[in-house]
Amino acid sequence: MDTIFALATVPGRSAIAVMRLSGPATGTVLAHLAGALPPPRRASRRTLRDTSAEPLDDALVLWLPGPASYTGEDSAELHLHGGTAVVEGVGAALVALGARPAEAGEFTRRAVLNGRMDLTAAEGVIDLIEAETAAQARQALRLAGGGLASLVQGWAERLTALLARQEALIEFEEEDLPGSLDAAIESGVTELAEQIAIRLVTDNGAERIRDGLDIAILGAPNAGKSSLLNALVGREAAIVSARAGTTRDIVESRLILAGLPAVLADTAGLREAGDEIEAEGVRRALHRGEAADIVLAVLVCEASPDPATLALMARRPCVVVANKADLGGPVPDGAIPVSAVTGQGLGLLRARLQAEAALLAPSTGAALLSRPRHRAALRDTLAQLGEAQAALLPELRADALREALRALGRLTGRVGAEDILDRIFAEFCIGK
Ligand SMILES: Nc1nc2c(c(=O)[nH]1)N(C=O)[C@@H](CNc1ccc(C(=O)N[C@@H](CCC(=O)O)C(=O)O)cc1)CN2
Ligand SMILES: Nc1nc2c(ncn2[C@@H]2O[C@H](COP(=O)(O)OP(=O)(O)OP(=O)(O)O)[C@@H](O)[C@H]2O)c(=O)[nH]1
Ligand SMILES: [Mg+2]
Repeated sequence: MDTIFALATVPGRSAIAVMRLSGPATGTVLAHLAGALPPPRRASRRTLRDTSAEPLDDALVLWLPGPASYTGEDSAELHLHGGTAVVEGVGAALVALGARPAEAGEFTRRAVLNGRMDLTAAEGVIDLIEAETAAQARQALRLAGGGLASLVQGWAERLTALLARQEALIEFEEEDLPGSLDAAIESGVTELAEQIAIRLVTDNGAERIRDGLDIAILGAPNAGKSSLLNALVGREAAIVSARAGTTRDIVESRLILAGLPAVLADTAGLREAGDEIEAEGVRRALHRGEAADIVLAVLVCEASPDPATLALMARRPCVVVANKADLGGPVPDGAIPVSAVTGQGLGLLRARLQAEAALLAPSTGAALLSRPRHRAALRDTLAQLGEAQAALLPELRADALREALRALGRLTGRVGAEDILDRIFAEFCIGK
């Protein structure tokens, strides 16, 4: 196993730069660099020197011997003075001492390999680093802390026990095993399937919290869609003009709604287009609308909605505004009167969008299934539990239970065949 190092902080001009090391040679590398090994798990100030004893930095050094470290291997941290020259000098010395630069994610990959965390916790670590809102960070921290890992671990243990009973039933059919065994497996499988299914339903907003919401602004040309985008995000993101058909490309801008990140997409006005460029813009607008989590339909106070917007409003979750309220005129039923020019009604619109977002991504405080992979693995597990329930032969039922366990194992990257055998003999004390 190589000994790896990487800058753990952003490169460039900074107060401090943290260099991280991990792998079997960490102790010897650190002893060379710092003169001797400092006491473990304690911040020590040391002069770092290169292989010709030339001083590189006056640093704070942490020696973190495994297996308690983040990676589970001998590790160290060097808190250096920031800046490229010091960092590059220390990097060169580390290479000279036999370490190599780490690949992206390699520390966490090692943590998974060494059983310090499971795959879902590693995903949580990545999500935590990428989180842009408080809700995202909370969800990621729960995942990184093993929230899903321990849930799945519990399910896997129950499943392993059920499989162990099933295996024993097959192997010792001739012997006297309690007649209730089969019924116990049946009810156990049903209960487990119910709990997994419930989790799939209740965690229904986690992916949206992680990925953010897609909101598409749609409406007739000149309705003021681009003006509204600019007003909502507080900058001139899209071109506004009095001419109908100004916007052709989709203009995206980020917005945070009640802790949820959202992308607001301004689109071309919907109409029978004058030229092929505009026609392509309209096609893209409709496509974006069909895929959006929320459609922000922009009508104009005195005008009635165009048919394309009406059709989309019927299909997608929708917030309808009647723009140019400053000009007066009747407001269509159910629409919020707003003015992109005076700012009238924008607070109300924001509140409506937040309410809609909260509906789509309820932050229940316990959502963990934040990736399609999580859902897919649990759906596979459920399908196999269904097979087990339907199986007429004990062998087929055991096969299905084993497949269900594999699906959970794929989720965490953990469960192996060894576990199952251990459980069989531990639970039944058969003796040979
Ligand atoms: N400086 C620093 N800050 C950091 C990290 C880090 O690695 N270094 N982390 C990394 O992502 C996060 C915290 N996660 C951590 C995970 C494990 C250990 C750890 O195992 N430390 C000691 C054991 C401490 C103990 O006595 O319990 C060790 O390595 O021996 C430390 C931090 C965020 N902040
Ligand atoms: N009085 C008034 N004028 C507005 C309002 N919102 C937009 N306008 C004007 O309406 C015209 C069209 O605005 P845009 O934002 O470009 O309209 P759009 O819907 O993006 O138009 P296309 O991109 O062509 O589809 C511009 O002259 C704006 O200044 C409003 O609330 N009140
Ligand atoms: Mg526009």
